[in-house]
Amino acid sequence: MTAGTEPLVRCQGLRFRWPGAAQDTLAIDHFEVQAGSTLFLHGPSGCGKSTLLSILAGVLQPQSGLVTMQGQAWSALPAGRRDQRRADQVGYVFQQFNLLPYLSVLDNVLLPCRFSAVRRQAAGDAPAAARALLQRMDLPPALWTREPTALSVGQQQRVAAARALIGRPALVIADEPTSALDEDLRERFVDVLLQACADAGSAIVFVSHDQRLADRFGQRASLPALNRAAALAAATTGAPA
Ligand SMILES: Nc1ncnc2c1ncn2[C@@H]1O[C@H](COP(=O)(O)OP(=O)(O)OP(=O)(O)O)[C@@H](O)[C@H]1O
Repeated sequence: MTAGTEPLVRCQGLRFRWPGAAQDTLAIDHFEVQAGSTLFLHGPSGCGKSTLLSILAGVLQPQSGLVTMQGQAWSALPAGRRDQRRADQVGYVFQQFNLLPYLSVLDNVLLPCRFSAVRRQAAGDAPAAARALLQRMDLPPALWTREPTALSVGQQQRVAAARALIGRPALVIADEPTSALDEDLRERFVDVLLQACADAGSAIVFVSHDQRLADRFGQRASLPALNRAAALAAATTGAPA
């Protein structure tokens, strides 16, 4: 495979089992995320979506298989370099946002630039980039110096999105970021997020139960359709999959 055709993320022969679990959570033969693409990943609660996201981002290491990011296998890197590479390349929007309560909104958005010289450099003037992202996310300047706990859930979520996007990471991972929002805010948030990813050249893998959002994405994937873990477990035990 030449460098030009290497996907941003590639999983091959992936098997993952949580410690102490009786069976694999994930068994995925092949899965790719192309640079700059938009992927909507869905599946029922507990099917392994968050687990897969953690594997794509190199947070969890599978028991077998290869997971590469820009051609580099996560498993070939020592833990410290994995963490640095993640800080450089991946922006994460969590379901619960994970904003630091003792930092201002602006400083939360700037955090990735503190941990990554790559993100800092890509951001240019980092405070100006943070302000531009907050503005884009419709966060009024009066809120920028507040602590996140003073913001509504929808506002906190937009801060988390700005933090994920600063410094144009190659991959944005959004794990059910809209679950706390009402329908109108969801659609508006997804549109702004997708446009910001497109402008930054970031690929996005977006997990949601809300199938109404799926049409906005270039690709859609059902995790149960990709994941052979249940079928393999059933074949072993003789139970129906
Ligand atoms: N830290 C953990 N330790 C052990 N098992 C875990 C852990 N996190 C998740 N699991 C198990 O892995 C399976 C998949 O969980 P995961 O959170 O990836 O599913 P999900 O599809 O993201 O669910 P949801 O849509 O409810 O967030 C579940 O059976 C869950 O109990």
